[in-house]
Amino acid sequence: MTTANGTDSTTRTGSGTSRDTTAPVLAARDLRVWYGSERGPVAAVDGVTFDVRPGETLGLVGESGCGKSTLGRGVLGLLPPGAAVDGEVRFAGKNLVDLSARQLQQLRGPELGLIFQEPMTRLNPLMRVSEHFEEALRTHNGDLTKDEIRTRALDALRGMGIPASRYESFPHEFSGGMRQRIMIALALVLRPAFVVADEPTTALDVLVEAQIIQILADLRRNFDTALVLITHNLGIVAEACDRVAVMYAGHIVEQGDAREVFANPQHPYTQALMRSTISLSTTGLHYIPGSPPDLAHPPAGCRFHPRCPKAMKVCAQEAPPEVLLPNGTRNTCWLPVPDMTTADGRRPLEVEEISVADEA
Ligand SMILES: Nc1ncnc2c1ncn2[C@@H]1O[C@H](COP(=O)(O)OP(=O)(O)OP(=O)(O)O)[C@@H](O)[C@H]1O
Repeated sequence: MTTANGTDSTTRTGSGTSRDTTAPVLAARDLRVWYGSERGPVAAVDGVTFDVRPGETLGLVGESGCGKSTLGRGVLGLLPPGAAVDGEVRFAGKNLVDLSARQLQQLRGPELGLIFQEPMTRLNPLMRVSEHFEEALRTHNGDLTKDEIRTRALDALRGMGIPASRYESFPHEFSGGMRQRIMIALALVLRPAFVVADEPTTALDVLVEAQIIQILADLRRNFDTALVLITHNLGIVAEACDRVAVMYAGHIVEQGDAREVFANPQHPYTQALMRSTISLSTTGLHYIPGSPPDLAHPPAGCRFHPRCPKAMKVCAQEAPPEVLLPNGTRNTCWLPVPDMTTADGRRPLEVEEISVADEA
């Protein structure tokens, strides 16, 4: 029997090398995040479990509102006031969920990084690029001289293709793509072991997007940085991620090796998401009928069942088990697939015999 708590070591990476024996940099277990609202608590992340290993990029995908940003911010302890968090986020021997705001602040920068979508809202328009780096480096390395700061900052900027001659410029003097690269350099100058990049290329044109994706790939090659890449763009995941986690309504419904999941998506939601992506071979536009549920009042059973073309009675009644495939993909679905075993040792076909009825 295989456990479903993410502790198995069968993950194969996109680079073709096995990182099975490498301990995760960050391990989330049953992570939950709620927001208070007039309609009641909104369970934006509702019991999520995943690992990220050194040098690994995990793509986090799903429709708008399914909880991707909340998950990214939740693991870094960067949630807005009024949000509540529960579960475990293991990093460097600590559970980040238990740390105080001050302890988390000390880890952010040198250990944990965040790359935002909108660089202009994060860069201070009144501060030169040099001042941004001085502030970032001084906060965590108080004893660095101005020359040392300059050397490290210019190294980081050079890595992002920003020439040293622009070190004293102000943010508005750069293009959007350059600003985003400055943001990335700022997030990475302290060489954090784990970074969340939340839609880092959404506001950029495709050429700049390709550049940023290349930079992120270099990053993991050169520094073994572990990255969670949040994106709407499945093409980016296919190109840049080792593993992928598909979120729906606060749950991860499928996760596994990116190439395996793309080649053979298991969960009906993953299948629908992939069909709705436009590619050169697209012959017709597909969309997923209906819309994601209100997370203050999610449906019983599988949250995708009201939109699922393959829904069975059991799907509306009971939350599905997580099933582990031989290739390491984890699929949280009642659909029977040969050779799979549920987390509690049942075979889905047995489950079907006792509880599956006609199509809902
Ligand atoms: N500050 C907040 N207060 C209350 N509810 C919130 C807050 N932020 C997000 N939510 C709700 O939490 C759910 C998840 O939102 P989140 O932004 O994490 O999703 P997402 O998948 O990142 O969406 P997008 O791709 O549009 O950014 C949504 O229902 C959203 O309305």
